[in-house]
Order: sequence, then structure tokens, then C-alpha cells
Amino acid sequence: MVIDDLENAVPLARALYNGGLKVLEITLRTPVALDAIKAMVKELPEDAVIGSGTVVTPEDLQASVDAGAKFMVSPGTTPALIEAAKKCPVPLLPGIATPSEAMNLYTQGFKHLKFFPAEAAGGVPMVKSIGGPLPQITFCPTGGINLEKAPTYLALPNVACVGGTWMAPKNLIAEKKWDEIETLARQAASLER
Ligand SMILES: O=C(O)C(=O)C[C@H](O)[C@H](O)COP(=O)(O)O
Repeated sequence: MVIDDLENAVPLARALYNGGLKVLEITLRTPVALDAIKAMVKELPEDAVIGSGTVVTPEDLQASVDAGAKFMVSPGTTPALIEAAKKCPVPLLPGIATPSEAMNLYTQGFKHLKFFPAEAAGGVPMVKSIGGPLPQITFCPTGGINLEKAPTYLALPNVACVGGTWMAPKNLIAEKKWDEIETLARQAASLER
């Protein structure tokens, strides 16, 4: 989720949760993102898993932990971020786009990685090809995925889940169309793995 307006944070999270999506990532791309995470942690039911995204620096990691994030996601990786993540009590899902990056993280103990930007970086054929030599690594592809494309990723043995913003489009958030977002979330949550 990209939250521009703090007052939308909890209603949006509730719509997604009520639609069946219980793992919610708030990207640290807007000034209200950390406050949005705090508000969701406070207001959503206990089984909602609230995390942060667009985690770029060690400071982003710490700020996410302080806000109550249960997981963190990064678009890519840097040595500083990975070193900080190893010491952090909250897990990081680090982003990669090539086999070398995947191998580098795997040898440092990261077995579950984000494949980003999924569609632009080769999509399903790329994830499938990485799974040939590196079947022990599982991926959460994100970036350019939608309801139609998601099942083609979810069908791969090395894909654990997918992420995306298609169920929370900016225009529906701005218009506070929570029922429509809940319907989109329900469609996404009904996809089979
Ligand atoms: O910044 C991060 O840490 C992210 O997790 C990136 C998001 O997953 C993608 O930006 C979603 O991409 P769209 O579904 O195409 O909007």
C-alpha cells in the first residue's frame, strides 16, 4: 500500500483485511507511512500482519521496528541493509532481480527473497529459470503483477506468494471506495496457490 493521507490508513487496511488479505505491506514512500503502520497495528485485529516496504536503509529498518512492523520488505539490497537485518528481531524480505544477488543472499542465510520488479525483470520465465539451479530459494514476486498474472507466478514451485497494489488502486483510495477495494481484495485472496 502507498498511503498518502493518514485518515485513509485504517479504513483501507480494514477493507483489505475484510476481503481476506491479512498480510499488509505499507511502503515507506510517503511522510505518513510510519504513522499509518502504527495506526493499523493498533486498530486491526491481532491476526493482521502489518509490515513495511520500500525499506532502503538501516534507519528504515529501525523506524519500521519502532512503528510495530512484523516484517519488512526492500526493493533491493545493500551490504549495510543486510548487516542491519541480520541483527534485527523483525524479518526482512530482501529484494533481488538476478541469480547472483539471490546466491549472495542465500549464502548469508536468506532463503526467502522478493523478486522485484517482477514483470520488468523477466516475469514468470525468469523466476522459473532461477528455480532450475537454485530450487531451494523461494520468492515473493512483486512489481507489475495483477489478478490475471498472479496465478501464473503462484503455479511455480519456487513462489510462496505474490505482492502487489492492484487491489488498492490510488483512485479508489482517494475516493474512499472501501467496498470496491474489499471486493478486489476478496478476488485476490481467493486465488489458489
Ligand atoms: O518498495 C517495496 O519494497 C515494494 O515492495 C515494491 C512493491 O511491491 C511494488 O512497487 C508493487 O508494485 P505494483 O504492484 O506494480 O504497484
